[in-house]
Amino acid sequence: MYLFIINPRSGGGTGGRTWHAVEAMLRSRGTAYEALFTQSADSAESQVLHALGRREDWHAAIVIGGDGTIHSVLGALRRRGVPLAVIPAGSGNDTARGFGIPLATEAALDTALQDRCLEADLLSGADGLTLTAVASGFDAQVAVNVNRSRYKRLCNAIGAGRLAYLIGILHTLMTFKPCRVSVTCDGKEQAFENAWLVSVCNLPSYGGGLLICPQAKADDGLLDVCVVHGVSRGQLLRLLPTVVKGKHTRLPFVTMLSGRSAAVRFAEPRHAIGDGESLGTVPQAVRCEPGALRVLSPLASAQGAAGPCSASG
Ligand SMILES: Nc1ncnc2c1ncn2[C@@H]1O[C@H](COP(=O)(O)OP(=O)(O)OP(=O)(O)O)[C@@H](O)[C@H]1O
Repeated sequence: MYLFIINPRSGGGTGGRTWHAVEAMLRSRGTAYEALFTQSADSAESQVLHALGRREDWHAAIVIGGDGTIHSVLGALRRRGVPLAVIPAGSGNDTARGFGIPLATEAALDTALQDRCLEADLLSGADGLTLTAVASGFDAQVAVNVNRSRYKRLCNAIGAGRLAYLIGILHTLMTFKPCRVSVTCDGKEQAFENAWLVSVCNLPSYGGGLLICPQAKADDGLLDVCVVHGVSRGQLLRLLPTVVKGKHTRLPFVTMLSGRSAAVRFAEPRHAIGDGESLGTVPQAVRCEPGALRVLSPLASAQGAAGPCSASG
């Protein structure tokens, strides 16, 4: 049995449209499923726990939504030990990218219904679990600005979700002020002046495919940290195109770290986000929890890194 978790509002209404298409495919394939429409990020966990508690024979919970919707159900899936599958229907869809899940609906459904799981790490902090990245500073402010914006709705309406993030970057570049930050990775503290952002990553990208930690691997038991510091607005603007291909990591004002835990403390209040959802302005301390969530992913069969979901859980 499959549980579909649907956020109809994700991707500016893409979630609802995607579900209609998926429902027709499930009927024609004769697949057994239940559908759960979640109302909000706050109520999703209890809705999903309740739905999963009603039976034992779940193959997977298949989220139709974006990274924020996935974020809202991580705790419930982990608690019940049910694998996550994703049919991308958000603006950024960086979870799907990170697991090699196709963005096309039918191909993503094929992946969801195959029995190949990757044992993925999760980032765990005081605010709960995160799958893609906990980002503090400039890029969190970009996400906060984009989520509050009218241009996100407009871009989603014309099927150009990534464009919203590019507009948000330019908008935030005008107003954001860098400051000192202390980053403690595996107990070793380093301070950076004029820091713009610190991203603690489990997957390589966020913001709709920006490869902020290109070397991050979901199943390596490690988190990757990217610190951008001591750079002017103009230099930062020139850095941005390099992030699309993950080439920024060699620049002198970019420091990359890797370890099992990271604590980030800015000298002034700075926004943080986990999977694109606001975590407020408090300092972030996260640790990597190796293999905490099984994810249905084409990477599992490609790399031979994991086995059937049913055998590993
Ligand atoms: N489980 C949920 N059910 C309903 N609404 C949710 C849920 N989780 C989060 N939300 C709200 O819906 C918004 C949109 O969802 P989501 O983040 O999945 O899509 P998106 O922002 O379009 O895409 P992405 O996060 O991939 O850029 C979230 O920002 C949040 O406010």
